Amino acid sequence: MTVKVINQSNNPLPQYQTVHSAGLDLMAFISEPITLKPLQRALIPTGLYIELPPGYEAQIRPRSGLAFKNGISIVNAPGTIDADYRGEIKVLLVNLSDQDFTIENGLRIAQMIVSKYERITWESVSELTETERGTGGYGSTGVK
Ligand SMILES: O=c1ccn([C@H]2C[C@H](O)[C@@H](COP(=O)(O)OP(=O)(O)OP(=O)(O)O)O2)c(=O)[nH]1
Ligand SMILES: [Mg+2]
Repeated sequence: MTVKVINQSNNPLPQYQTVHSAGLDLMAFISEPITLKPLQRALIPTGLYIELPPGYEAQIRPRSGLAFKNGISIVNAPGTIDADYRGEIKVLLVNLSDQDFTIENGLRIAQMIVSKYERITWESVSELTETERGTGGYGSTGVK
């Protein structure tokens, strides 16, 4: 599937890093480095504008390497890019470590996964079909 994209950044288009990678790595598009103090968050621009076909969304997810090594995550993970959104893709990073973290232009800050979604219509009813699970949840099946 091809997706229309406008790249207003000075970085290359996001790429899949291996043949079967699900995510395209998104790069920060910033004129000056941004330093996140512990627990600080910032909306980081990418310079990218996309046009997803109806029925598709894009999810903005953290990168595990940045998360493990530097405590960098995404506040609203996974972020949702709607098919009708025409604005710039931005990434809401947060520094969950106890040390400053500096983001430079071109740093791969997140990954974007394009997925199909369903839209529903409601059927209002007074009872739901019975199941073995019923209302059990939150550990109802035990730990081991
Ligand atoms: O990480 C994100 C999340 C969202 N968006 C853009 C694309 C998305 O289509 C739009 C709205 O996102 P969302 O629905 O999550 O935010 P909202 O707070 O509900 O805003 P709105 O009232 O505009 O829907 O913002 C991003 O660029 N990055
Ligand atoms: Mg919304």
